[in-house]
Amino acid sequence: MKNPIIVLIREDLRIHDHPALYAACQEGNVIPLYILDEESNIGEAKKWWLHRNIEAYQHSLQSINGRLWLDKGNVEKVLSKWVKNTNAKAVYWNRTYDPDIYQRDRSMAEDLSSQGIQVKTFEGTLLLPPWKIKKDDGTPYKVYSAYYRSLRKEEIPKPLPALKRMEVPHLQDDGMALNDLDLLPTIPWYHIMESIWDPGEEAAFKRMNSFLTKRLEDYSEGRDFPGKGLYSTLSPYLALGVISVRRIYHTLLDTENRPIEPFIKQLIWREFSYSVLLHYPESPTRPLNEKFSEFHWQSDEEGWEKWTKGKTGYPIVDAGMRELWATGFMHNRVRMIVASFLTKHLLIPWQRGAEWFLDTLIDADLANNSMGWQWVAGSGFDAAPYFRIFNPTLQSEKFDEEGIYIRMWVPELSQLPDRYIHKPSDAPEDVLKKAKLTLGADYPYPVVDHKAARKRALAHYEEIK
Ligand SMILES: Cc1cc2nc3c(=O)[nH]c(=O)nc-3n(C[C@H](O)[C@H](O)[C@H](O)COP(=O)(O)OP(=O)(O)OC[C@H]3O[C@@H](n4cnc5c(N)ncnc54)[C@H](O)[C@@H]3O)c2cc1C
Repeated sequence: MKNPIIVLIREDLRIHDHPALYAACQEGNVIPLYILDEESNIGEAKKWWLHRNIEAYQHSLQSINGRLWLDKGNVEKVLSKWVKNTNAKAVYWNRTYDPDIYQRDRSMAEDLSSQGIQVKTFEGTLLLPPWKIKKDDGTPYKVYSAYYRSLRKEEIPKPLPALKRMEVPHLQDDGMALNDLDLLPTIPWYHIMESIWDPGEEAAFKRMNSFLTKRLEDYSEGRDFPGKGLYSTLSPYLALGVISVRRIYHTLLDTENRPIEPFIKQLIWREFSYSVLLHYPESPTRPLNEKFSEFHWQSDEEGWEKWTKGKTGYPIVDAGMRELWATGFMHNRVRMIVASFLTKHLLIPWQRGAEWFLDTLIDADLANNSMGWQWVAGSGFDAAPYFRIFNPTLQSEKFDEEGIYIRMWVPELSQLPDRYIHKPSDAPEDVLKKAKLTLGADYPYPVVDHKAARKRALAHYEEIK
């Protein structure tokens, strides 16, 4: 047996446009190896999604004569065991940019190289490596629009074709079985997610194509309206690299006379998030704007409980939190509304909300999530100013005028007329009775009064201004 090349598979569960796998397959025998890092804390929802996508990936690889070996533990130690046992001559991987993993990978690369094992790393996560787009003075961008303009001028490498066939060695060690990774919870709470999200590359391509053929034209106007379903829902696939962002980008560029720019702008927000994460690795936990370190957050346990359970008494917030719990996903505008509610109406630190999201989103992505939370909380680069406090009722009236989204996720309000669906506590008794709704029993009163909460938030902001 010729010495094989190990390809470390991580958040790149695909056979198309997989630079590390593609390069290794040009050179001979390949061992695609997924090591579940026992030190990483993947959220519970994403674990379910990971399980399903590893399963789908195993089938994809089998269909091209390949296979996926699985293992778990401390990645450096487990990899070193596989290198030794298989006499591997090289290890290739696509880079990922979670700061801890990125640092670990760098030292792992040095270590392997010092033992004579060739290491090659590739860009498989982003359009361009996150250090590529910098200001003329060499410093990273802090303003999105300038970053966008600069990236848009760059030539983005074309995606690689899907692998057609690969050669894998016969190994004595079969690795672990997927179930031994223990990614699925013992209580199967994920049945709604199962019914919504199909794993695997074929499903990802289907979603992309359906979005491009049916919704791209209306995306710019409609993306902010959660009841219209005009967004792509590609983030769960991007989060595990089931589809590559270069594939999406070039498919857009190849479509003629279509309004592609609004969607490209969103893909570039993702690039910007990764650039911020790489250059400011503390950003998942520390405010980028230092003055927010002094902010007096509260520990409102009752508010927290109501927020996480979707029982705040603000229907749009509750709809979002229930959508998240049931589906592992939440519409972008609603993410902004619930995040604003937590940080400004309840004064609960954004880091706690960010952690909740990472645990419950199947598209949990450290870069996008940290950027999203810091943006809403006002402490990020190019963020919404803190004093601009969303009024959840007005947001709801504007973006879910007929209450389509609210009725879907807060069914106890479904009989209310549109006029009161955004704020049931304003409805007169006879309207409530007709809608078969008893406030305080079927649906909670608002956990805070908007005006009072706004005043309190601004007073806290005054202290650090
Ligand atoms: C508080 C908060 C937390 C968030 N946490 C995450 C997260 O953990 N994971 C995640 O992928 N996104 C996160 N986002 C960004 C955004 O909400 C999602 O990417 C988007 O809702 C995914 O749905 P979609 O694929 O239908 O998006 P589309 O509107 O179809 O956009 C296409 C793609 O562009 C990228 N994109 C869109 N909006 C943003 C954005 N604001 N920032 C960065 N990239 C974007 C995503 O990759 C998305 O899949 C967060 C936003 C906020 C406000």
